Amino acid sequence: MFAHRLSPRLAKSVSHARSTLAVRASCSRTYATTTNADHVNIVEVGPRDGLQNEKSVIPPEVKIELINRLNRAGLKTIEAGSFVSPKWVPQMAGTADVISRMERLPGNYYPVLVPNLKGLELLLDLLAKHPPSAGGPPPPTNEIAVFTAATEAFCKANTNCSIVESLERIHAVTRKALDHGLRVRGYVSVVISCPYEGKVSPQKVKEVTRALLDIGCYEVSLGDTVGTGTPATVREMLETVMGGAGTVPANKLAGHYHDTFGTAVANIMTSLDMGLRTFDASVGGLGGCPYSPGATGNVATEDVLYALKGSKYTTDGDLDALVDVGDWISKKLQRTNASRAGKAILARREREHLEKERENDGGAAEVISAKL
Ligand SMILES: CC(C)(COP(=O)([O-])OP(=O)([O-])OC[C@H]1O[C@@H](n2cnc3c(N)ncnc32)[C@H](O)[C@@H]1OP(=O)([O-])[O-])[C@@H](O)C(=O)NCCC(=O)NCCSC(=O)C[C@@](C)(O)CC(=O)[O-]
Repeated sequence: MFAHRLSPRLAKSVSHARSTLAVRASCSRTYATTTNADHVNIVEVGPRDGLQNEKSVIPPEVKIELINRLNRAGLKTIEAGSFVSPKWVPQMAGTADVISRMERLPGNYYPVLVPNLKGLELLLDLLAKHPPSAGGPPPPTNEIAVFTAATEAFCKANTNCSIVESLERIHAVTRKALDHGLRVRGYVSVVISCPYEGKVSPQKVKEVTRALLDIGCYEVSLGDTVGTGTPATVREMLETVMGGAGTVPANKLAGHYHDTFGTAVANIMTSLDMGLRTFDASVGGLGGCPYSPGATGNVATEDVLYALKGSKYTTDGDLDALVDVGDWISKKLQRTNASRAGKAILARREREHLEKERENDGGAAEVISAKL
């Protein structure tokens, strides 16, 4: 357990949280998770993780259109933005506007990142302006995501505090969010390697994950922020997190794998073998991390869906529709589409289109020569 290493005050409050929040914390996905053991839940993080690192200011209309298109492509959970300090991540400054105006489908989840009580208070003020009404649209969000890291250096770079301090903040935020009926998801960054500290101890990942669950997160997403993970290192990390004393069950974990070295899909396959059924992904492979120089975006949503085609697994989302969304947002941001499956499917469509045109031209030429 992580709790015994925490300050006595936090250890006490974590243990209190565990008993008082147990019932609420056990609330599982009611929509995205089905009872089908072979259903894979996709948490689309493109509008947040994907866009937060873009240098040029992205107009709210583009962010809203992206989320609306992802909704229409059949995704059930779409991370819509962050209530973080605009001084730290300027790109996410307009999240309140975005989530107020985006299309919100009943039963879907639209998590937003919240680092501290200030962020939560801003979010609660917004929610107070959109009281639920019978027959009206769902509120701007129904879930927050809290985040910490498995190394001190990354935690400091990302949130300007130590891991224990971040857990204290998260504890306060989670208690208040649950009191307001919001679900709380947790993230642990740098679960394989850290840009500042190198190889990360799987035991440390387990301790932080356990602490987030004890505080009241319904699920913890394990971030290979740098994207150096391989099936072997991901397996080693998951075996530690899911084994021994204080074991964390697979249904409380999600994989959040960046694709810097092209191993993210392989890492997902390994995690599926080990029982995980929820993965974060980013349409068009959008993204990077402001505090992990050189890391590329998350695994592309299209690549995950393509890899699972024809397998025993079912997923949310329509592959062809997501290929269109990936193409659209890549063009809008004037960036290369980082989805291999997306690019291949677009190229195949182009070939088929050209062949059809040639057939039509050939047919027309035959008609003309027959008339002559
Ligand atoms: C945690 C802090 C705020 C500490 O930052 P700090 O500078 O220590 O905070 P502070 O309390 O001293 O406040 C500084 C200023 O920010 C304001 N402020 C303070 N909080 C907020 C807030 N919530 N919303 C709006 N404004 C805020 C605050 O009011 C003040 O404004 P001033 O008085 O100077 O005008 C900062 O470090 C921060 O915002 N960090 C977030 C960084 C971030 O968003 N990183 C990316 C997301 S995590 C990620 O991508 C990894 C993940 C999840 O995808 C998984 C993976 O791949 O690893």
